[in-house]
Amino acid sequence: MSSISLRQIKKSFASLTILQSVDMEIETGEFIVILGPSGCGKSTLLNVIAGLDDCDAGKIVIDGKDVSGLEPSQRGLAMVFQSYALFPAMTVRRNLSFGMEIAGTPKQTIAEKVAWVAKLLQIEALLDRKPSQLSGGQRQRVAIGRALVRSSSICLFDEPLSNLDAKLRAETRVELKQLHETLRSTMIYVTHDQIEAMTMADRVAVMHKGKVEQFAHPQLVYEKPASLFVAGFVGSPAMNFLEGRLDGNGNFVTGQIAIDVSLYEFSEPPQDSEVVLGVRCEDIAVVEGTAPNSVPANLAFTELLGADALGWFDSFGQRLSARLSIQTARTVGKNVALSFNISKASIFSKESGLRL
Ligand SMILES: Nc1ncnc2c1ncn2[C@@H]1O[C@H](COP(=O)(O)OP(=O)(O)OP(=O)(O)O)[C@@H](O)[C@H]1O
Repeated sequence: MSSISLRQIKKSFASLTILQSVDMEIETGEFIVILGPSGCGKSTLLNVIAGLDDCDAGKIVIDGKDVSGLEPSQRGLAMVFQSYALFPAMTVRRNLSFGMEIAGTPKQTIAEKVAWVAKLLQIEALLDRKPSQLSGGQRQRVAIGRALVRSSSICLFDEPLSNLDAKLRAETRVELKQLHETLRSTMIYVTHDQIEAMTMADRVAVMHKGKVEQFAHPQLVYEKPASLFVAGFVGSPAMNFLEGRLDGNGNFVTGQIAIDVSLYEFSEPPQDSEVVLGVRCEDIAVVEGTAPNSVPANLAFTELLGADALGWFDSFGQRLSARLSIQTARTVGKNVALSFNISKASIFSKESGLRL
């Protein structure tokens, strides 16, 4: 068992509020990714969970036990940092075994655990090297190994892949996910990389200015973002936004154009009429001439992406991206109309920024 419950966690540094009031219920064995832009408080939240920072208010409960007042070493967590934090003068073997030696673990057990983790992470051939004789990716595995030999049922990761090049990052991402599937320990992983979040997480907590704006399965975060911030942060390219108003007759009106949004499932009847319509680039189609539920648009440029392409259009002073087949990208005219798949769209209140 290794569930974690964060209850109204607040944290300030001097007069600066970093965590506003974070609540999260994490189940045993989940892979949770905390995602957000630089400075939103991700690392602070992780440090508070680990006990490296105290919170000003709130509780951290692990398996039903309040650990808020406990030292990091008493919380039974393992942590992997971005900097790896390996001991430079020690061999890989010693880096792995050191914590167990300090804890007085019997020699035989230490040897077995080092052998187990070295095999698991495929670093057996590196055991007698020093960290300076390893590549970034190898160091990172040793850092993960050092966390794993502690046999903690909870493992915290703070941007562990950010020092790796793109290819190694993609490979290690897959390995980490497989490792999680093997070990089924509870993992909390901090990153500002949305691809890591989308590919690894059972659930993603999207943070903005010290608050969790959405905590859900990555696909739900992508398809039904809870706020304009989440919609703009998750997905590449960012979701398209059109400002307009609801006319009360099932239409979204922008410029002189009315778009029928009666198919849209509002969570409750909307009170706000000033809204933002959000549409992903794959839910916009280029149509010939004028079509119902479409806006006139001018092609600004196209980007070829290999398998497909992105068309960038201007419509009522707003820049919109649409995913195009290579064939369409080659033949698309300058003046077109763009039609929106409203059943996949999002509508946000302009005032609160929240999904309606
Ligand atoms: N010990 C500290 N004293 C004062 N301010 C701090 C301290 N630690 C963090 N901060 C501030 O708290 C804010 C949140 O920092 P934090 O490291 O949690 O952000 P983050 O989301 O992890 O960002 P990044 O992705 O850049 O690491 C930042 O504005 C940072 O400058």
